[in-house]
Amino acid sequence: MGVIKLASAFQAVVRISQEEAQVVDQELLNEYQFSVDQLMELAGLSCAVAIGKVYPPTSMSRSPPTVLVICGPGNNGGDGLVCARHLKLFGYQPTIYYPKRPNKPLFTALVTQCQKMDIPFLSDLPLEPMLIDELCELVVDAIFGFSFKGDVREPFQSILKVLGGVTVPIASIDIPSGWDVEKGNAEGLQPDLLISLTVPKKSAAHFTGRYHCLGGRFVPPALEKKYQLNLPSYPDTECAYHLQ
Ligand SMILES: NC(=O)C1=CN([C@@H]2O[C@H](COP(=O)(O)OP(=O)(O)OC[C@H]3O[C@@H](n4cnc5c(N)ncnc54)[C@H](O)[C@@H]3O)[C@@H](O)[C@H]2O)[C@@H](O)CC1
Ligand SMILES: [K+]
Repeated sequence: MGVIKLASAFQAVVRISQEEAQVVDQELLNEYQFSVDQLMELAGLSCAVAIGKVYPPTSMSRSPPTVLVICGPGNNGGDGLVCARHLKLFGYQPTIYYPKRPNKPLFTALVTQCQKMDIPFLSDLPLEPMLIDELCELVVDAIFGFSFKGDVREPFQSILKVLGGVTVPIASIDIPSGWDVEKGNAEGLQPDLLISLTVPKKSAAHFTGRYHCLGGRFVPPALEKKYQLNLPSYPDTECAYHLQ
């Protein structure tokens, strides 16, 4: 596999393409021998930490603060499940909506862990944005990540339509769901917080929300150097870096 030359390598923040994100991911798994579970745990933890920094429980109106985590059918959804579990440990009250669950041990285990921590799973999503505003103070969008392609298929098209009308802030994990990984989507979801994982993707250039964090502090220095990722220096032991 050749080294990818990143066009933006000399900018302060490197943003990578969909293909580059998949290459880095595969290299972490194959060459560096990380397991998906390991990376997902660190990614999901960093999302919960970023949320804790941006929306600390003391700044929310309810105690405990209510968070709706919507999980998609791939690993982005898995990050959402891990994030929900850590949010619960951080003093939030998460509820999960997980309409399309892969039948794989990794995901069934993550669901069991959440259930055993008394995190409820919704069987249906309210169809009125107003009802979601009443249900929670924050929505975590863990529907699609860097493998999303093409037009959104059901049931996620309807879900994203409802989310388009909510007024509570949305925190998107890795990519705002429904956005083209590189070009974004001007008519799509406009999250308040974007938590880019590993390295921001090209679409992050179109993010107009208030907060942009970087999570997934697991990139070995040799891998960072090989792809000239130019990652920011996370302070101390932090696992979420405030980019903006
Ligand atoms: N190495 C990394 O960078 C890591 C990535 N992780 C997460 O993994 C994500 C990527 O995960 P995956 O590759 O599983 O992919 P995604 O979670 O982005 O989505 C893939 C799923 O979405 C479905 N899908 C794709 N396009 C669709 C469309 N138009 N309509 C409806 N469904 C569609 C696919 O059928 C598949 O089930 C990242 O964004 C990140 O959140 C972390 O879990 C761990 C570390
Ligand atoms: K997402």
